[in-house]
Amino acid sequence: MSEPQSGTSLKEVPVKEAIGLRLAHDLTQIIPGQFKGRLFKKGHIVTEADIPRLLDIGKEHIYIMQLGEGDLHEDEAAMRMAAALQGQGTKMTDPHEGKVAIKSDLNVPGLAVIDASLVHAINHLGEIALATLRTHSVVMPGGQLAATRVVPLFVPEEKVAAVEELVDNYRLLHEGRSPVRVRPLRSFRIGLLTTGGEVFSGRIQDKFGPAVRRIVEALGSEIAEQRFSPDDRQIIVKEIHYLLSQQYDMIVVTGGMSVDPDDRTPAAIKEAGASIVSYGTPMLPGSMLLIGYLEGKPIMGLPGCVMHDPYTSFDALLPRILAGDVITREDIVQMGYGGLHGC
Ligand SMILES: Nc1nc2c(c(=O)[nH]1)N[C@H]1C(S)=C(S)[C@@H](COP(=O)(O)OP(=O)(O)OC[C@H]3O[C@@H](n4cnc5c(N)ncnc54)[C@H](O)[C@@H]3O)O[C@H]1N2
Ligand code: MOO
Repeated sequence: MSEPQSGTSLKEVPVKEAIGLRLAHDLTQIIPGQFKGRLFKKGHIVTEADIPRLLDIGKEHIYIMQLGEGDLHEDEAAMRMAAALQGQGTKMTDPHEGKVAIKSDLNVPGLAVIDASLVHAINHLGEIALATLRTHSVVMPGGQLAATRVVPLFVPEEKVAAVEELVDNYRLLHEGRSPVRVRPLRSFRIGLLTTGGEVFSGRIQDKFGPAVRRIVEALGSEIAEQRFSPDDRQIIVKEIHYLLSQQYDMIVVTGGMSVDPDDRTPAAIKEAGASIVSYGTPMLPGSMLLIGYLEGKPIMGLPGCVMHDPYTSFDALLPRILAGDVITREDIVQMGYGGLHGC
């Protein structure tokens, strides 16, 4: 069988007659719950012992491929696309089953910054799979943020050239930056103020401090100091000013963020002098979160759900702040769409 336009020829050979022949691509085995991966590598020379294993994975024939001029093998196409997309903080892997991964090259956690419209434009070309994380996802060191693959076993070289052109044009308009990159998270020393009369008096044990510490430390930052206050606006203001005087990179206040008369935190943050970007975030859980800036430092009011739920508006915003973004009202507005995570 051959492909007349491209000049690439693919010959099907029954596996039983394939001893001594070279495999044209990686071959995959999947055993649900146990294994998924490459059983044979591209270029492997088939031996007699391989025959039952090939039959076990449903291969009664293999391809012998003669690549025509102007065509690219799936591995080479995936590599060229990944190479074109290399950007700040990324590295690429070798091809595996026709796929090349783009991973974080940083030794600290990072923020994935991915241009959705360019990803859509590339996937519009057809026969191409560029899969990425959502922009602003956290990527741990060595973690994957994108992967490239073409769908057929070989594609015309122009297909990959079209991807390269889209990326080149993007770079021209964006100071050379790739549409797929990772920005490092800085390590912040954070001042934490826990409000709540029931905690201050010792009536119940603080559960907020450990929860915030876990989230912050997972991103490579630390709680430098934790203070406690009753539900008293003046005391909360005083404590915020104390934390500000300690030159911490950010201030976080917990509790007292909702609608009860004892919920003093939003008013106290305002009275402390912060300019409020938003009190309220259209995301659930975390709708009562406040974000503002006090003398240029981010200050956040965290509602009770941060202590309880696995993913809240705090988890969504903190990585951006650590990456150096200044959060705007527009950023907050955009959190509502896709922002329902339970509650
Ligand atoms: N009628 C309404 N009810 C609620 C609303 C609302 O808009 N209308 N908002 C809900 C949302 S969203 C959240 S989140 C919660 C909690 O909001 P707060 O941040 O005001 O939380 P508190 O009232 O201070 O406390 C709630 C709960 O959590 C316990 N807590 C608080 N801090 C600590 C701590 N450091 N350690 C351990 N436990 C703590 C506190 O004792 C209460 O049990 O409100 C919803 N309801
Ligand atoms: O702030 Mo609550 O913050 O949505 O459960």
